[in-house]
Amino acid sequence: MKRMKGEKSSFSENIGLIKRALSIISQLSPNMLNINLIKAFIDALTPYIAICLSALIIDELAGERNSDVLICCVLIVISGTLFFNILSIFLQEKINIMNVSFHHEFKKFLNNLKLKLDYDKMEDPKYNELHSKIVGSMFMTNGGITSIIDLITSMAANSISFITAVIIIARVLIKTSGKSNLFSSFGAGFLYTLIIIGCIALTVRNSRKESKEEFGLYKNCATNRYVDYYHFNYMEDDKAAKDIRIFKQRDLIIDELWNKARKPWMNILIRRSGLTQKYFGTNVIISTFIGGFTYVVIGLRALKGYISLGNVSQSYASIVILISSIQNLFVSVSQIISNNDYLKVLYEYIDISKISSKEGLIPKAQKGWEIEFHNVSFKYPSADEYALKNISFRITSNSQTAVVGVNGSGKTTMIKLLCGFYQPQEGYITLNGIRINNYDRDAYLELFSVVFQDFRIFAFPIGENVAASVHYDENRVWDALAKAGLNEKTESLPEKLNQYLFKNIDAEGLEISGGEEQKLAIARAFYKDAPFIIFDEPTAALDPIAESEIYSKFNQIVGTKAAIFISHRLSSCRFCKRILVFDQGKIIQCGTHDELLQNRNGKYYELWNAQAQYYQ
Ligand SMILES: Nc1ncnc2c1ncn2[C@@H]1O[C@H](COP(=O)(O)OP(=O)(O)OP(=O)(O)O)[C@@H](O)[C@H]1O
Repeated sequence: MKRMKGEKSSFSENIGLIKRALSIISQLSPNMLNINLIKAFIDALTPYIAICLSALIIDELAGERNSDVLICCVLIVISGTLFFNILSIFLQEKINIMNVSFHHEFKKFLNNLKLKLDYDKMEDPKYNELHSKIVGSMFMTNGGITSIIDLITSMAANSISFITAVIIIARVLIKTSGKSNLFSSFGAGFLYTLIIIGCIALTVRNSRKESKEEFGLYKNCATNRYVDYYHFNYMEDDKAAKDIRIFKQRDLIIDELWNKARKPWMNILIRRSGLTQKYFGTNVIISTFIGGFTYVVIGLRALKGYISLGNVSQSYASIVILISSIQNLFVSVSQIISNNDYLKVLYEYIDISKISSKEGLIPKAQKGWEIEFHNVSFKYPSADEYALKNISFRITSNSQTAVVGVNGSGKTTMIKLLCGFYQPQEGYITLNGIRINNYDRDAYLELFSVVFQDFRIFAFPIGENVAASVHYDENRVWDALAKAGLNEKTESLPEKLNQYLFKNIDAEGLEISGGEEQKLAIARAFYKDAPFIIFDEPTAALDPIAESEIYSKFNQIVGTKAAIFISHRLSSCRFCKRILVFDQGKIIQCGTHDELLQNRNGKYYELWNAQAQYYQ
């Protein structure tokens, strides 16, 4: 039966959650847990060199005072402690480097998951919030995958301390068996144990309360963090800088965002810090009380002669370590269980990505390619109105289709469905007669070269931008640049294909114009050389000469591919053998330019004349 949200997990479920986290950690940083455990082992045992030998030293001083034995003991204490402390520092340095690299790998892991997500899920605020919560847990709280190593290490260290303390105490008891010793009075020992158990229970209860309250804060922080991240990115975006200046948005952003994003976020940090102070403060008082109380108990028993002088410090240290290790062990177990709440958020995100990365058939050409829309209707998840209504059409290899229509008529939405980014609510789409859902998603996407309106050019070298790879075929890149009309400009640059763009990465990076960016995006589409080439407003930023150059050789460039052009410049569509006219999510007309113009009451005629009148 499915467990309801908020219900407690069983022991085996908790173990399963932890095991899954460990497998992710070992995948991202194979030696991280081992090195942490070795360090924990060393740190836990090092104090016992002094504890064990100090008893010998004091007893020797109080007894025979053999200088050889004393020197030998002191040397062992100093050299042993020094050696293990140096080893511990060395391992800590390694751990620090591993932590940085782990953070990097984990972010990469999250980014990969995000890239695997279905496109529609990427737009959904719920999944952005999940992502934000996971990243938030790395920086804001003590929870999540990054805490699990610390918690396991702490459990291991405390277990070692516990076992060692028990051995030492047992040794003292065996040595003093038959005589009076630390625990000879049953009543006092029992009372002491009860008080200590009470203190431990109080610490564990505090830790549970702190974890619970912190998780409550964390759950609320994600939304604030999301807003915060979004807006501060906007503030840092070079492209936004122009708008901010022209429209005097600075005050608006600072005032509004300070109140809506930054302030709640700061409040959460302050409340979290308050939580730490409250619970940490109480636990420090409890630990101090345990230490003082134990000292008094041991001191009184030493005064009565129940334990030797040498055993006072050894007994005290062992008992305090025993108590603190039991206390920390319980706290770690409680924290590791609380930490599972954070892990569940991470696993929810991973599982969504797993569902998203769909495997299936590999598309195969059958004398070419054919995609068909069968009565497709589609509504965006957040919308009330249908963006596409009962659309049917077919695109085949060796065909050029233009798509025209007023803003918001559904042209880009149709392309997004064609690429499989969204699923239609009604109807279906087929590739070579098979529904596109049955194909392997990545292999299906390989079929498309699309230049979207909101394409992105990276601050990387020109060659890498075109090939979308660090390794590329230079001849093919030059060929793609020539088709897009950007080869001469690239030739004139000293670094040519290695020329970095923009100044984000390389201070000598080249700033290019909007039209040149568009040419680069077009070159990228040509380089991919996919069987379907789709241009959504491909030449909006191009000058008339560049545009006419591209169109004049278009037939030759696209060859036998299936080409789709979305354009508001109807003159650019004339060369297409078929034009689809979209209006309010429907295809209302279909034909050649000449055919469509003959219908004087048609939308195409209206759109054509609206543009043509300015050229007459
Ligand atoms: N991600 C989205 N979520 C919700 N609604 C959307 C989304 N994208 C587009 N829409 C809506 O769907 C409708 C069709 O949009 P679409 O982008 O397909 O139009 P278009 O014909 O390409 O417009 P344009 O010519 O301006 O590019 C519009 O009403 C738009 O507001």
